[in-house]
Amino acid sequence: MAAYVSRLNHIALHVANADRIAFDLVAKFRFNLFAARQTTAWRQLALRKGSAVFLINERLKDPSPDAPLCLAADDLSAGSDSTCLYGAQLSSRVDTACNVCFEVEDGQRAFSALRGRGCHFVVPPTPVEDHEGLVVYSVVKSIVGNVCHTLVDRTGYRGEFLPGFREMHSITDGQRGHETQTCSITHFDHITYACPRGVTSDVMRWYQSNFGFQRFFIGRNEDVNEGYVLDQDGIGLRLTAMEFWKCSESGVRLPFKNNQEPDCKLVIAESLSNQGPNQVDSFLEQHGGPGIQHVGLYTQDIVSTAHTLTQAGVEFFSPPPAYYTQVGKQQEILNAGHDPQLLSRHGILLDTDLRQDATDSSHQVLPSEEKRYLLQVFTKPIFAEDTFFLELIERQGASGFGEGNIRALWRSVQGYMEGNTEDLQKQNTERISVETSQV
Ligand SMILES: O=C(O)C(=O)Cc1ccc(O)cc1
Repeated sequence: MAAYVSRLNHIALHVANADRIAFDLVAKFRFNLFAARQTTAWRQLALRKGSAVFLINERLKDPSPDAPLCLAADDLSAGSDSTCLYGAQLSSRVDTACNVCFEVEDGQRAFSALRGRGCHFVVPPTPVEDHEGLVVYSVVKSIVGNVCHTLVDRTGYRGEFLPGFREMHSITDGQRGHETQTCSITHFDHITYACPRGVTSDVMRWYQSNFGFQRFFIGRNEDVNEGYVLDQDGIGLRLTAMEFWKCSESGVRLPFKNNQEPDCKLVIAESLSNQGPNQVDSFLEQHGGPGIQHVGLYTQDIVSTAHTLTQAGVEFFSPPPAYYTQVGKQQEILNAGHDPQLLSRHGILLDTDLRQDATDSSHQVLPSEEKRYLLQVFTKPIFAEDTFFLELIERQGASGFGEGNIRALWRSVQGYMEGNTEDLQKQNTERISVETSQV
């Protein structure tokens, strides 16, 4: 039986300089530092925006060779000094996003179920407690590169984050009234893996059978086995997606309800060989293997969020200049209630969801005449290497990933990779102002 996860708790990053990444997430992306842990061996910082939480881990010194890999019974209260709490003691030569931590209802049961299915645990069920209560966590290795999943049972914990962390008095989203309007990031929308050729079906099977994830069809013409294939005009990409559901441990499936717990998708991106070098291969090379390529941050207002983040110094990719001037695009943008010039200023892409069976985020079938739009923009990589980046995404009824956007997102990153440094945004804006005056 699968170990059903009840929600996403956090995404962990292992980096060489935690303060630098934390500074960027706070100063540029408007996250709040709300919990921290410091030992002689580890610096761990937890940052939150809405329900999206990043845990940044920095190893300060190598643990002594005889330090235990996981906690011994007498280390329970705060974790031993040499332990990276809620993570594996992995070492990576580059900064990496490498752990997706899920909450489970019964830590011991999840461990037994997964071990029974042959999963490899790098940390067995381990209790940690402080004055707010007790959690039990374990860490299972996925079959995707360095990606692990911490499974945390925090049903016996009252604190804000996890035991062993000192809570910080940060400004909450609620207190930042104005900021919530100008930077309305609410949750993780999706996590995208970059994978080598030929592994997608194994990865899908692993998540479906071990965690009960459900297949999510990205496009209308998507083949069950092939996934969503874009294999022409210089794009060689196979995308396959899954969504995870709020499930009871008994296996009864309960879809997240709108306004309660939004769902999060897992996207597997595999490059296809015949279209030349590309961003997935470049990730694999620079990262040293498969892993988390990007994370989509959901925003209720992508234009104001992109504007706020740009002012704070975040750099976004721009699509090729022709994107905003292609036939029908401006009308499509206007129909969706947006200003083509504003979208082009920030490199924001807009797609209309044409799937006949499109559903909204509460999984209700939408009336066919209702238009569904998807808006997206990618940031430049947030680490020193061209690896991990973030994405802003706003869904106006659309639940998938629009083909037009995927093509444009792909090309915007390709242009950057190929050293295309000309100021595309400026060109776009100039073209658009001419065009809009003619609409
Ligand atoms: O649209 C998204 O956010 C995706 O996740 C699809 C995707 C995946 C990988 C790429 O290099 C480009 C686009």
